[in-house]
Amino acid sequence: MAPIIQTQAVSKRFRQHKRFPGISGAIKSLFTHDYTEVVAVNDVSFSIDAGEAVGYLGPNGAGKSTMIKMMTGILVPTTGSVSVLGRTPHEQRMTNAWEIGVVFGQRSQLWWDLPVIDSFQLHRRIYDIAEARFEENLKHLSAMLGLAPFLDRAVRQLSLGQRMRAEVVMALLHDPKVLFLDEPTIGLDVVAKDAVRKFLAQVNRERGVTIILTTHDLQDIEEICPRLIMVDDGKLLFDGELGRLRASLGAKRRLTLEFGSDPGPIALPSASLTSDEGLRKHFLVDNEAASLLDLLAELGTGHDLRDVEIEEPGIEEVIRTFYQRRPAIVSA
Ligand SMILES: Nc1ncnc2c1ncn2[C@@H]1O[C@H](COP(=O)(O)OP(=O)(O)OP(=O)(O)O)[C@@H](O)[C@H]1O
Repeated sequence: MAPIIQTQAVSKRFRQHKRFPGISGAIKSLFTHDYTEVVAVNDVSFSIDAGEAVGYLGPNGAGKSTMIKMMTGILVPTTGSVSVLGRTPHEQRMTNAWEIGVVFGQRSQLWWDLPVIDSFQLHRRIYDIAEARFEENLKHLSAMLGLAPFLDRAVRQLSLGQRMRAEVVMALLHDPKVLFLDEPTIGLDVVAKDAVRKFLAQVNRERGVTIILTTHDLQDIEEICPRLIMVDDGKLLFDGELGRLRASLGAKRRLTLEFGSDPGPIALPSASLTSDEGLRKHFLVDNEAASLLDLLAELGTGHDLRDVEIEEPGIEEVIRTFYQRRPAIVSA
């Protein structure tokens, strides 16, 4: 299968006008033409197949939005090439727009003073969506995200959570093959985040829409995107599944054993004790391959074991460890 999105050795450099501090500096800035160069994206290559859901992760200023803007045709790469659905996005921006959907968490695409439904109708005309298709999509997508109570309200009167739900629905009304989302859950409360995440995962699964999203909320990734692309300083540092990242970092699982009566000190050859609360003992499992059954076999019989819990390291911990170890990983 040919990839639906391909970037090859893409770099984007911005020239920033040099500013000098203070009032005299502000005046000086007006008359000087000194520039500094920022490398926002640095030699990034990846490809994405139809139907994938990919999380594009990185700290502030890592170059995530710049890459999304190049894939949607808003920005032109300085060097390298971007291909989306077989086209160069910035050269065929209009044609590209027919087949992609875009949601920017920080910028609304809805008409501020109009009722939500009027923005949707305008979208229908701009994208020339057949009436029956539009009605079907509107009914189905609105029901999935519970838009009915505020479809007739002006966008400026909506809460952030309601507006974001409307933004996401609008981006899908023309049946795009690819949906780009730049921080779609930013500022939302837990209930709204949950609704948007479930919706995106369902749209990816049931409609086969390819999803590329940037976020700082790692739960978005956990619930929507099996694949991660991680960047920093514009460079690609990791591309693969969370499980692979977890394994490559040697991230350990946590094992908790709960006893009916204190068994005294316990040693498990493939796990190290991290805390002993008498009835509850916590271990870190050293061996990635050790199964729960192996661990319990090591424990042996004769203990009043009541409960066993084994926990994979959370995504927050995995990503934090990755960035903390970043110099070692990059030079490896
Ligand atoms: N239009 C622009 N002109 C000059 N510099 C820019 C421009 N857009 C982005 N940059 C710079 O490029 C770098 C990458 O910015 P970008 O917005 O892509 O980062 P990001 O990973 O999306 O960050 P955040 O998580 O904070 O949104 C930053 O140093 C930023 O200051």
